[in-house]
Amino acid sequence: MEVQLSKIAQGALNYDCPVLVLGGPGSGKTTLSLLKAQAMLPDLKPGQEVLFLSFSRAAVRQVEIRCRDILRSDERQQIAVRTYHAFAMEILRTHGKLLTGRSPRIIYPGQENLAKAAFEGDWESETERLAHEEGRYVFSQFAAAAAQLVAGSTSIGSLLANKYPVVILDEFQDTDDSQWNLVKALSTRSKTVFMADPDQRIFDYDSRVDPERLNHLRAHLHPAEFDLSGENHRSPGGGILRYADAVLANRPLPDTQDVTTRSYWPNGFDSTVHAGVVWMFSSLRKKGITHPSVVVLARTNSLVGKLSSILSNEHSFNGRTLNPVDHDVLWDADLTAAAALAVASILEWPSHSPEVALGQTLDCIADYFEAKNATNASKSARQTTERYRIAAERARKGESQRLTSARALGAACERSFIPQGDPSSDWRSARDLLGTGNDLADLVTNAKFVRLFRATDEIGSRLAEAWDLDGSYGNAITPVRRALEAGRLQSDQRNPQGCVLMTIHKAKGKEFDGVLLVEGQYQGSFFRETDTSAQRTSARRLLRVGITRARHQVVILRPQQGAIPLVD
Ligand SMILES: Nc1ncnc2c1ncn2[C@@H]1O[C@H](COP(=O)(O)OP(=O)(O)OP(=O)(O)O)[C@@H](O)[C@H]1O
Repeated sequence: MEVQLSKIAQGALNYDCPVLVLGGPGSGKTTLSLLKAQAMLPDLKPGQEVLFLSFSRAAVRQVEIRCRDILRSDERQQIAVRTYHAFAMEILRTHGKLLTGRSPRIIYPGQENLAKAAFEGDWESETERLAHEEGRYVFSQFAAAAAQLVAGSTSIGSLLANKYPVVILDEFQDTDDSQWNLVKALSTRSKTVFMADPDQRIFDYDSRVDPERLNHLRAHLHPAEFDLSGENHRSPGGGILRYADAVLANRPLPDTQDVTTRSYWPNGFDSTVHAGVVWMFSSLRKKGITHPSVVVLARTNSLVGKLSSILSNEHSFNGRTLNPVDHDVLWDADLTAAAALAVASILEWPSHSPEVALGQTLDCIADYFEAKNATNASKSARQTTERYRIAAERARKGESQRLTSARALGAACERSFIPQGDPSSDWRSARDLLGTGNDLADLVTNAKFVRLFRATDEIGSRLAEAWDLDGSYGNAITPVRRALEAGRLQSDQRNPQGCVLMTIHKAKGKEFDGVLLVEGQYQGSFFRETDTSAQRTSARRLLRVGITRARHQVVILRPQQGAIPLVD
């Protein structure tokens, strides 16, 4: 890759640490951080590594891909790219006994969900108690415990600094309170490089992610600051970034051919989306890109699910037939797994009494909302979890139900669900039953993504085996869980190409030749009439992240009626 550094970027490269590099989308922060790591490698002693910390496995994967572009393979061996969770867990596993006198035990998310469901009271305080008194740690306690170890023990701090004399912190604006404590503890002995764009702070629903984080850093470490704001290497034409910045700042939109907005009438949604994707590919090919990558982005998972079914079917647009578009979906594997287990629980109905059968299914639905809350914390997901837990209890006691879906499922369970022995049609019937109450549409959509685990054959054959043995699906949940766990590993390793669909949040840090940003008529709205000014600002930040994923072309699809203008 041909990299030309600006004066400011070169300044950041030459400066000793601590360094804070600021810059907008595509300004070259990640690239510069890897070049800086490369420049510092010759100073490392044998066995030492540069530690690169990021937030999610997806982000780590993205950085690893970038490492391959920039660094030689021997250089890559000396860079440890980790998530905060994995790094903190490593510290906890190795030294955690010092905190409580007992060997630390990890409570994995599935176990945490069960424990949380059975617990009455404030779960966050309970997780702190579990850590301090019993040496049992849920994922969200890892960073705090690791920070305590590094800050509290000179030996641990020195050993870590000796192993990792340089630490690079990516997307620093998204660091939560305990991660910041861990970083502070590491920064006393290791050199630190911080990369940030305050306007890409899109995880602000987490109250521990403080908007003042960069000021905390400034006050604590006084890093030398380098601002790459004027640079844009991703889409050097400039139109895409100018447009995105205008949306962010609520300024008049610039006139640029790189970004087009199209509107659709309600009954034209499917064909307009489909035509938009086809047009995008052909426009990119005309620009000379032989194998373009196109991402279709929406605000919600359920709209992403809908877009996936649209692209899987044939449509007609202006008299032209549009063939299905081969695509990948980057989806939430945890949510799909939880939704699939709810479907599997229905296949088990004939093997249990109605009370047990319904209770188990309602618990699976509660688990699904728990998983939803874990990936994207919200008050409504938490409340819905609680409601389904209560409904499950009521079912087991044979009491009447208050939730629409619970009532509909109860009635279906009373009528008894009779599987026919064909796993795929029984699976669909069970899934349809979950849709009868109308308020589980999101769960049903996620259950449809099971095909993306590449595990449908495996599930089918395991269920068929169970049926052949005794004419029922018996304990269907267990084989389905096993098949999904195997499939999930594969899904994490996939590297999406061609046409990919995902939520805007998931697209952070990635880039594609073309971006199609879709607003639904009734779901996945960019803005809401009821938005507070903080919500509107946060929606603008999110749209800017989405738009700036493109190298060459952006198409924004919005409803003809009712869409709130992108700028006032
Ligand atoms: N100095 C440079 N010269 C040429 N190309 C560059 C340079 N810096 C970055 N690029 C290219 O520009 C694109 C964006 O760079 P990079 O991902 O480092 O930016 P970023 O600031 O981390 O972006 P974002 O915040 O949107 O994730 C990449 O394709 C990268 O290869």
